[in-house]
Amino acid sequence: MILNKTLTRLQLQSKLKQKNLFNSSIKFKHLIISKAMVHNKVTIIGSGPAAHTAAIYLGRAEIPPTMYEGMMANGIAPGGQLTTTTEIENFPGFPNGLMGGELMDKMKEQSIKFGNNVITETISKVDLSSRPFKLWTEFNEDEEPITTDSLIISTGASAKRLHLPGEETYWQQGISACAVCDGAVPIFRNKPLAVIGGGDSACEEASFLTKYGSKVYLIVRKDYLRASTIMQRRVEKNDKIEILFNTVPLEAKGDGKFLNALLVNNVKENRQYDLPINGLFYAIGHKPATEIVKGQIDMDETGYIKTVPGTSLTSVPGVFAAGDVQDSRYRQAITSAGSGCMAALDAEKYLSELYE
Ligand SMILES: Cc1cc2nc3c(=O)[nH]c(=O)nc-3n(C[C@H](O)[C@H](O)[C@H](O)COP(=O)(O)OP(=O)(O)OC[C@H]3O[C@@H](n4cnc5c(N)ncnc54)[C@H](O)[C@@H]3O)c2cc1C
Repeated sequence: MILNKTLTRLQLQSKLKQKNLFNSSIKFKHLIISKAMVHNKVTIIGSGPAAHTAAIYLGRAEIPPTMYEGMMANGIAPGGQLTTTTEIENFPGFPNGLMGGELMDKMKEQSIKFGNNVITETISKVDLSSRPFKLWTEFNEDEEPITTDSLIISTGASAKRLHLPGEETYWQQGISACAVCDGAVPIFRNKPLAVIGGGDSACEEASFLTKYGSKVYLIVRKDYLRASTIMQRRVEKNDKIEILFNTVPLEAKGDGKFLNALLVNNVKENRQYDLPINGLFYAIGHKPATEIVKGQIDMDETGYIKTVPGTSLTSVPGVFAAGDVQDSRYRQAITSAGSGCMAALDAEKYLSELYE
């Protein structure tokens, strides 16, 4: 809200006073007011486990960041992907599990406790070509930029979906995009399951799901698998996996509450039929949220930000990446949180050298 318009220094000060921001020394510490600009030492883009963990570490190191948590950025609410799911059973510290949204509320509460300045806006434009880095929020692209000495990008990724008829009804009621996250839940135990995709991830997820399901169908559009030879052999050897080549999904069906079948079409025989399944897992790839830094930072061929192995350092000194936006492999809340910690420590070191 502070940044909705280009403000004079006095207007900005008065707005900050109205919002009681001047009363909090911890928040004021990282706001340096120049003519009409807001400057941060550290800015975090994103609001998932990576972002809030980074903010907790930075706050405790007395460099409380400003976090742009997004306003339904990429269709995901503040709090990130975990807000789109139900129970989380694999985040340490919660032996009885908890809802994804609740976990993110707790992380946010904890980061705010240490001075995280959370702004519910989406960053739509970034300029990393000169220092300080420049950022603009959505709908304010023609206004004065926010400037920052360092930047943590933790904008996450989203699983690609097929948007089949019935998908909305049975999303998280039988349909998932994460076998590791959801495979073990009771509704899938000893039930027929299906994985859609023909690459390494699909083969890996199908193999993983055989621990829980009575049978796993691997639904492949083409008449071959794209996966590496070793992964192909693994699924071919597994008695619980049946590969359905030349098959495309058409509709998710169920009793209104849970998924119980998938209408598929064998495109070679032009034959449609209901495949009785209780779980459907998409393994057709993820899209990292990296549009805003495209062309300004090194990325791999699928758009994930490249980091120096074992660190959060990107190709631009002072810019750090954490969470799913730089991790096409593990994609878990705990690994995202871990890399958020790394980004905070890396940013802290960078800033201490900058201000030496
Ligand atoms: C349905 C589902 C179930 C899952 N279940 C589990 C589970 O049980 N256990 C587990 O460990 N993991 C689970 N995961 C994976 C886990 O959610 C992710 O690994 C984790 O959330 C990634 O965290 P992140 O910090 O990288 O960011 P994300 O959670 O991806 O959040 C990124 C946030 O940044 C915001 N953002 C993006 N662009 C911008 C921008 N330009 N400006 C401002 N904000 C922006 C987005 O709106 C989003 O809110 C699940 C994922 C899904 C989809």
